[in-house]
Amino acid sequence: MRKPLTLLALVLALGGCQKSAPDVEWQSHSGPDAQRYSTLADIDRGNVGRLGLAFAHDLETDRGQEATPIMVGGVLYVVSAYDVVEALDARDGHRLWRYDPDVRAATARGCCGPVSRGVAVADGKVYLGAIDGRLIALDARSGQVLWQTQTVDQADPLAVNYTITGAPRVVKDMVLIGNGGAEFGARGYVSAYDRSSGRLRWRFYTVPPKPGRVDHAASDPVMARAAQTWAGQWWRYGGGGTVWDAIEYDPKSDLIYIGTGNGSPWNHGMRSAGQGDNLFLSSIVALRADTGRYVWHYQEVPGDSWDYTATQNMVMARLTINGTPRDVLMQAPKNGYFYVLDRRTGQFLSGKPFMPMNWSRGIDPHSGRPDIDPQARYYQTGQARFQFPSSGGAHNWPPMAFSPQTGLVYIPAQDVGMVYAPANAEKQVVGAYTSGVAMAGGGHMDAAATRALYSGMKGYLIAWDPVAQRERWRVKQVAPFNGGVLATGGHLVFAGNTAGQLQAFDDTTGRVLWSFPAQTGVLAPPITYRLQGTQYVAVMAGWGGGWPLTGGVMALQAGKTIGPNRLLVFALDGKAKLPPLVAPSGPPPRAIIDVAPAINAQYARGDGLYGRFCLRCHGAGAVSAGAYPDLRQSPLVMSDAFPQIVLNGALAPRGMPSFAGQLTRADLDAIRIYLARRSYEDLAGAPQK
Ligand SMILES: O=C(O)c1cc(C(=O)O)c2c(n1)C(=O)C(=O)c1cc(C(=O)O)[nH]c1-2
Ligand SMILES: [Ca+2]
Repeated sequence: MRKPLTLLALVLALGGCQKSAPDVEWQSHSGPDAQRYSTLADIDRGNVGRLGLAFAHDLETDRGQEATPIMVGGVLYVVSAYDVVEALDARDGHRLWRYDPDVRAATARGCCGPVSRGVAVADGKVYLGAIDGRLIALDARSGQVLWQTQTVDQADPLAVNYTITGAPRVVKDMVLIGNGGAEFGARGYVSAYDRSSGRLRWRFYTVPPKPGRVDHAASDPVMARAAQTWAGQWWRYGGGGTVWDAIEYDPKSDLIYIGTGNGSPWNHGMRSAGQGDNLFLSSIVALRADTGRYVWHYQEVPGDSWDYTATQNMVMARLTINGTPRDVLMQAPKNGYFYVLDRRTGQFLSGKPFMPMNWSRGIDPHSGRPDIDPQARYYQTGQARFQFPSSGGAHNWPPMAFSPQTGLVYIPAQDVGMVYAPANAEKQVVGAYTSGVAMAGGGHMDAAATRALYSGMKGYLIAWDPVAQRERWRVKQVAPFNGGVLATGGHLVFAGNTAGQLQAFDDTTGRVLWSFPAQTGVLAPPITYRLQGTQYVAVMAGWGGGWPLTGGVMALQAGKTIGPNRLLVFALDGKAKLPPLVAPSGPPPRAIIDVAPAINAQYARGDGLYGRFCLRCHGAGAVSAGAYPDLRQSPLVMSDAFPQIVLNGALAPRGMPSFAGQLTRADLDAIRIYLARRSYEDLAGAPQK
């Protein structure tokens, strides 16, 4: 018996030499059970210190990266700002093809920059949601367009307000996509398209139609029930409930879960006469996969008025709660509660604050309904209120991850408040930010107050025990708004931060085991894969999106956050180097105006207009985070070119839209006065360093 055994051992050993460990792909946006967890453990706590850059791929834009790369068949599929898709060899970053949907002129739309959270890949096709509302199927080998379809009804008077920033999801033989736009005026929905033909299969609206109207391809009987929770003339504003990020599928129950967004406008008084829960805003809704029919819902924020979206990523797991194993769905949305639901029935199991809050005083354990502090209802009190969390959320889109090994959820959380001041009479202007809330720092707050507010903001990576509903550890970050998370079988948690690092943490203690200077803030979630025996970790690096764009002051506080946008890929003993970061040189920021312009009614008007039309790219208080020009120093503001740019679209090909029809010449003059004053106070008035 000895001889054959030895032979067998030899054969096995030889085989081991030739064959490396099997390839492991990253096939879908959030991975199995949407956990953003990989069993790969070649990189672990013991050797992560040897992790080095394997290769980097320069992206064409510096407008912010939010995408989860997909790795299938040895090819990385990435999408960068302006929805440019690239297919790269996953071993060395060598480019196979590039597809540009040419959306630069359309990117005025949207609250948060021309970002994309990813593509989906299946059956030799790459699916892309473009910011202008198109869903596009590409040939995965060549990048050629196979089909495309406009997901936004162009006859809708609000059509221009809709965007797509989220990643499409492949479910069965369909591809699903939602959209964004509830800061402008939009009615949320999710649509399922036939993967081979691009034909619409079903559509589920999250908000009932104007009474009397019948929706094309969508007549779910539940809409009649939803309509009873609305009042006023919500359809004029769209109502909100946009499905701009989380969509997950559970093969076990054959249900699709969508997370729905805030009310549009935020102000419940304007939107729904201050009455009703407004189903299905700020909710998790379960739909039957094949039909899109309503199955259950759980509303996190009845009558939302604070941009408290429930679109943040959802994670599925089997947890033992009070001795009973349960299939749960977990979410840590903007509103600051960590939720655990039974994912078959939607039953509320538990909800506890993971960050400080003062909008709600708890959740009724039986109904799952939050007790909302009456002081939070600014549209009723007429008072400005400093509230936690802010509209940026205690957790925003950078995804959390769950490790089945530790049973912990890792959340990029933030402790940030904001002032909600009612603007009850705000008019709906198509293409303009319409929230019914005065935008703090737009101005409505002077630069010093804005700075004070930002300096109190804190960001963390927290490890949360979803069964005990309590925090296990936290790591303090330099500033809020940090990167999405990946957990691995190597007992590691990977996440980027605003201060420009990608880091690896011990999943049990939170100890930082490895850190890489990415030369830019990292918000996108990392992925990992194994190819030809090597485990890689990949991340899209590039600061952008809603928070950084508006929070220019905070960007400066966090340090060097804006830098070259790249795909960064790491492996053990990787030896590649990034070129040294060239510090921006040249003269210090200069004021466009060095004499004090008067503060008068024009200033206040310009302040308000700036808040609705300019702030979302050029920054709160006109302090730019760097990706877009700082208007306090742009000589163009005072030149004759200004109306050409703002009203005639002279810079549209570079991403600066035309505001013709929304702003008048007189409006431009008011905006100039606002900018001149900001320029004088912040730059000319400040002592030069
Ligand atoms: O209500 C909406 O339709 C909507 C859409 C989006 C989006 O599509 O990016 C964001 C938000 N809301 C939002 O509230 C928010 O905080 C946000 C941050 C970001 C981002 O990319 O950084 N997008 C969005
Ligand atoms: Ca929103």
